[in-house]
Amino acid sequence: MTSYLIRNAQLLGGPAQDILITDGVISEIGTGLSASADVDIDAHGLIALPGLVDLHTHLREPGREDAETVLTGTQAAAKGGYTAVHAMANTFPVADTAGVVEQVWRLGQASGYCDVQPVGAVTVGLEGKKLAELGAMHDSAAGVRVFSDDGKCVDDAVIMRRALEYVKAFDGVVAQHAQEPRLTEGAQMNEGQVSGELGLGGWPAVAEEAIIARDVLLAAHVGSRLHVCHVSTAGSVEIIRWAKGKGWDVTAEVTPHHLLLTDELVRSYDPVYKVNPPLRTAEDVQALRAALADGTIDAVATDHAPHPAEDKDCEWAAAAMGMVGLETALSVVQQAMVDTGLLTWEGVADRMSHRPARIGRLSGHGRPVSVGEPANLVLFDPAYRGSVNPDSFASRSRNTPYRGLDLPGRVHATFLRGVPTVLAGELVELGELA
Ligand SMILES: NC(=O)N[C@@H](CC(=O)O)C(=O)O
Repeated sequence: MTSYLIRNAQLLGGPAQDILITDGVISEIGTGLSASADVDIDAHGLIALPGLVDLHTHLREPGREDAETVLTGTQAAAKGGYTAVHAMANTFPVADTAGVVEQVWRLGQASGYCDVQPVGAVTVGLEGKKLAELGAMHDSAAGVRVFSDDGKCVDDAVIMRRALEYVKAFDGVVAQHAQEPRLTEGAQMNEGQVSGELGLGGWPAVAEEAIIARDVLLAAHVGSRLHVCHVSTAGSVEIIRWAKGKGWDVTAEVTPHHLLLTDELVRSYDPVYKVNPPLRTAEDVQALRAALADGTIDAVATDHAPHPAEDKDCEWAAAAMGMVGLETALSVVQQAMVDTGLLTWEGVADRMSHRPARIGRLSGHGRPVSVGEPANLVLFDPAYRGSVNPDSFASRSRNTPYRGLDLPGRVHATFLRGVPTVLAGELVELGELA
């Protein structure tokens, strides 16, 4: 294997040091290392972070390869600094059997850009009626530990209770898309002042909060692990804070877009801002930032939701919900959390690598950048300034709300078990390294 000597990288909580990677492992860290390597990388001014872990990625394969494939999605992940992503189950067919999760897992292995950990559906066909084969998916080669009907809420309390009970047997977790369906029929955006003015159907905060309140009580009742997907309201934060205060095993994620954008953007009627859960108010954004900073919200998860142009370039009501996020996540977090003084880079490593890996029980990821660990790491340039150009994305889809916007920072390099997937900001053709 090619060896790499990364010179003068800024390590978390310490001075700039050299990092030697041999045989896929961090073999030495120190100042002015005398070791020689096949390739030297000048990392002056770059921060060395552990490879990022995403708990919530839509890779769209099988079934919607026009939007994304496992290959293009993992390339986008690598460009964003990720070394592992959890692939959501709302594919066609749905990932509700051992066969489908194994297929996605194998496609991930073949890509080589980023580890793919499939998420299994909670219910057959995401229909909320009958539990899927949770045990078979866990026992498969994919080793599924996170289960979610994301895109849809497991709204039946008995099914949710059974799922929580079932996954306890193998330390799994149910990741809930908290959306009370009856309260959100016909919803087009956040319910509030702006939806009233625009005359668009509202998605009230209580539709999220009511499900989270029910689910934390259910999880406590059966003594199981609950994870709350894409928390978007100040009220949800309060409920999660209360549940954690009780000592219950509840974790939560927030998306980069909910940390930065508000429903005021919907005034443009540009469907690039249409997403589920919807963009909320500035007060919600402040509460989400504070909750991520104090650890009430455990993780940043992208909810990378690629859609082809024909599903987004249409009138608001007809457009699909979702935005791509893998390639801009770290920059958005720098802007919303680091440049505002709310989170240190150590905090970013915790919320974007350590904690998501722990929630997903992923081994080999979310480890510190230290000697003896697998070389899963990202070199990030926080001083870089440039505008977002979706034409340079590795993702097959371009539905980003940041087009043309100046965002800070850039991923300079990503390593997956010692293999560079990104160098000098560009995707590496993995075949070339062989
Ligand atoms: N987050 C989104 O807006 N979209 C998701 C599914 C969903 O959560 O609705 C998608 O798969 O496109």
